[in-house]
Amino acid sequence: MTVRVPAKVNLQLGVGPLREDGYHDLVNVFHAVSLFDEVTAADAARLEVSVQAAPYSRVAVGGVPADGDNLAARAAGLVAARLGVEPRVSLRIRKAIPVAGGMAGGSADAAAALVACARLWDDRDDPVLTREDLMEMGAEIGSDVPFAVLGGTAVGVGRGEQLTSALTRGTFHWVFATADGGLSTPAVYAECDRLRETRGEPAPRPSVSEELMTALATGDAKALGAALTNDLQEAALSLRPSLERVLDAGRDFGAVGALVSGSGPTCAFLAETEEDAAGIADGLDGAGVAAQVLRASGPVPGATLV
Ligand SMILES: C[C@@](CO)(OP(=O)(O)O)[C@H](O)COP(=O)(O)OP(=O)(O)OC[C@H]1O[C@@H](n2ccc(N)nc2=O)[C@H](O)[C@@H]1O
Ligand SMILES: Nc1ncnc2c1ncn2[C@@H]1O[C@H](COP(=O)(O)OP(=O)(O)O)[C@@H](O)[C@H]1O
Repeated sequence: MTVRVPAKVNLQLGVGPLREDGYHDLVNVFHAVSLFDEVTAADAARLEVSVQAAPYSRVAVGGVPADGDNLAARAAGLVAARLGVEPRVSLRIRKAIPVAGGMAGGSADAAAALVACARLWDDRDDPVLTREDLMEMGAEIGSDVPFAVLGGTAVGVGRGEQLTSALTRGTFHWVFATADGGLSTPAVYAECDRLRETRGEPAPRPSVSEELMTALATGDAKALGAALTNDLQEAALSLRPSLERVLDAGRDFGAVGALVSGSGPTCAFLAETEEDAAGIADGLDGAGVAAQVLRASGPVPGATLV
């Protein structure tokens, strides 16, 4: 069973107060883009995990665990436990999504493993597990996993796991600038809290941006670019000041929107047209400000059997 699963960019990441459980209340508008990992699940004597870069991709997979700590392995364990079978499966992961880049690659692999293992072990004619069940199980693995199952564009509240699909029109064209070395998600949230505390600023109660929702529904790239926001951006820039130059370069090359993707360090640029995206990608490549420059479009579906 091979499942293809997309990366995400956050169109709005509104970070509210720190909760008692260590998570922040969010308004998290997720958007799935056409940069895909693939996970193949096959029967095996025991749980085995292998991780490699996808063909033609230059993702550095060095930091990704190839054992039970891999989020895909945890997903397989959850599905097995729910169906009352042993997790005897080999999981072959081919990555094109930057690692620790703020594009939810690990969550994507977990989502793919949920879908692949359910297909491997669940009754074909009378399945026990629905897609909703898989999304609920995904939330046990990480806040971003349910969205990687769902795909498209969706508003996430709570810690980002309670999802409602959003209405969109047409296709948006993106350019991503990756960085050498990732940023740790908990470290970026902690820096966001620290910066707010230093300023004596109470955490806001974020709400969904109306401008953003209208731009999505009308397919207006320029309006969408102007409405992009990320409350973690200041924290990511504080931990990695060099990202400011990357964002400036993308704007100079004509991006209608530029922001850090989630907790970073990948920077995301929205182009008005596909041709503009090509120009921004060439410009960023030439400027030498990114480890890698990738192009993608969105929205695309969530974890899908191929
Ligand atoms: C920031 C976001 C934006 O979509 O993703 P990335 O950009 O890292 O991919 C997410 O909120 C990351 O989600 P995910 O990577 O699934 O995080 P989890 O495993 O659930 O949590 C890891 C840690 O991030 C922090 N965390 C996560 C979600 C949340 N609503 N509040 C938090 O404070 C907590 O410190 C938590 O222990
Ligand atoms: N299948 C996986 N792919 C990538 N990272 C994984 C995976 N499983 C576990 N991890 C761990 O999760 C960390 C964060 O990875 P990732 O999801 O790529 O980043 P982000 O949370 O910034 O989107 C990695 O540094 C790695 O240690």
